[in-house]
Amino acid sequence: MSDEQIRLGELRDQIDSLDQQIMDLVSARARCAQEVAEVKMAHNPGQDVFFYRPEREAQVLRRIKEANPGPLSDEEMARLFREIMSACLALEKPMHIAFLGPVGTFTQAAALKHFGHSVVSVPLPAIDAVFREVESGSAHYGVVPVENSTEGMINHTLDMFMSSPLKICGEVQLRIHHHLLCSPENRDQDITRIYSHQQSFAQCRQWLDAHRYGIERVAVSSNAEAARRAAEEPGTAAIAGDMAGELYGLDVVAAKIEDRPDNTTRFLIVGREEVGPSGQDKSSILVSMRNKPGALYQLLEPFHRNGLSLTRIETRPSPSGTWAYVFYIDFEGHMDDDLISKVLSEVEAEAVELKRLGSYPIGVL
Ligand SMILES: O=C(O)C(=O)C[C@]1(C(=O)O)C=C[C@@H](O)C=C1
Repeated sequence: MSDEQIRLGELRDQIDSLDQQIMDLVSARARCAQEVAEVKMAHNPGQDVFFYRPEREAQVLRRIKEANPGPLSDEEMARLFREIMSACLALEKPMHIAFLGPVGTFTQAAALKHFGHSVVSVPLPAIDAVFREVESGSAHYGVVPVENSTEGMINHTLDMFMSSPLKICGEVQLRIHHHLLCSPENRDQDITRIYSHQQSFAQCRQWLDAHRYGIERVAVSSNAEAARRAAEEPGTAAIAGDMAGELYGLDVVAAKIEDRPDNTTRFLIVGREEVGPSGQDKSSILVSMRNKPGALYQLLEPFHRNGLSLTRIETRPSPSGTWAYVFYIDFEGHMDDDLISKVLSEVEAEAVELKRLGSYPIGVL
């Protein structure tokens, strides 16, 4: 045996023994999670038991990132524990997660990033269908896109909160990489048409103008649908992400063609219950003010006076009348906090309506 073979043999024995220890520990953890489920059921007889605890998951993942000794990166270590927790939760209760489909969209990638791969992910054709599925109890949670760093807010999602009773239970951000993809059979052909979602065309506009100027761009309902068409139609290509490309067996002609390297989409997790404080939280509200001078100042002043940090404010037309507006506001902190509750009461006193959409952990992954 060569020196290399001897040394590799020793190291692989070590790895085998460590794998056994990891497996024993993961199994012990899974048994703990099973007991947690029994406690939750015993203390909530005859009620809807909420097995998924977003605030606890955020605390676990944050602690893992802080305690990580390396050499794996904090993100990599958190991803591994994300999957362990996902498997533990599935033992407690298999979670059904509705997402804006079809299969292969970035929203599915976001759902799996947030919940791990042990959930059942259910594709739905539209944002309102995702809300309905969760409202009716057919899915435990839903995942919908809410904003993109290049293209701005996804208004349809914001508007859903005006009428839906659902709460925001979490957020997850996903770096969006778009590729120009085509089927292996199409590779040597002239491409005369490119399919994509209109948002993705917008995120790759400069690249397309510089590299594929004059080629017909056809907007379809999703990137996954674009990939499906490119797989079937000769002479076509798609702009889509890795998941859709892999699903339809497409080759990458040009990778990462988004105009901004930090192109990121933020997604919301919606559910039927409120989430407790995790220690690093965000809250969202919808407010409509009377249409009078100084209304916006009156709305924002209590936040400023009490040192609360707003992370987003968006204006949407109100469904209740022409030229009336609703403000969608995100701020740091949890609504259970006394100071936040005082600020919201002050705003509420001046508002036509204030709707609390929920407090939830700031995205960890
Ligand atoms: O702590 C709990 O409530 C658990 O159910 C355990 C656990 C975990 O595996 O750590 C699993 C699922 C929950 O979403 C949060 C955490």
